[in-house]
Amino acid sequence: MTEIVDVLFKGSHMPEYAHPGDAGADLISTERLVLAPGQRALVPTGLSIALPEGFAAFVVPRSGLAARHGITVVNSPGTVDAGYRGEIKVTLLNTDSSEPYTVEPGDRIAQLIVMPVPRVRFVGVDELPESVRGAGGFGSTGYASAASAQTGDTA
Ligand SMILES: O=c1ccn([C@H]2C[C@H](O)[C@@H](COP(=O)(O)OP(=O)(O)OP(=O)(O)O)O2)c(=O)[nH]1
Ligand SMILES: [Mg+2]
Repeated sequence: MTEIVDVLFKGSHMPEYAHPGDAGADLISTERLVLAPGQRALVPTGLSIALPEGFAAFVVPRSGLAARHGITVVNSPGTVDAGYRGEIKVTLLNTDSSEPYTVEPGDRIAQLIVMPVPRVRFVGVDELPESVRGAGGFGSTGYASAASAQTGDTA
């Protein structure tokens, strides 16, 4: 699918895709702040958007910050509703147990993924249709290899 969707934005910094084909456009911080180990903060991005109806945007962590510094987004994926016109903010969390992390104005702190979201109608029923998975979840297939999952061996 190559259709381009226009997303109107307000703010001094346009969210940018680092490469063609990237899913996430980087969000920047407009503030300087220091996150102590284990501390979280609601970080302003200076960005407001108007998504078309039928779309949502999701605020997700950057893998480099996560892997190198333990910086993540508390409510990942943060959900930006199509009707939201306020400033997009990022709930950054420093998961590192010893190192503080400093965010400078202009730093790319998270990324925004715009996705189509279908409008659904919830239809109440007495019985749901059967499926192969059924009610199995929460590790019902085991944690190790697929082969050991079949034997029920989760060691
Ligand atoms: O990471 C996020 C998540 C949300 N929002 C904004 C856009 C979204 O449309 C609005 C509300 O988000 P959500 O529905 O997740 O929060 P809530 O706690 O349910 O608040 P509300 O009662 O306003 O819906 O806050 C952000 O800026 N960043
Ligand atoms: Mg809500």
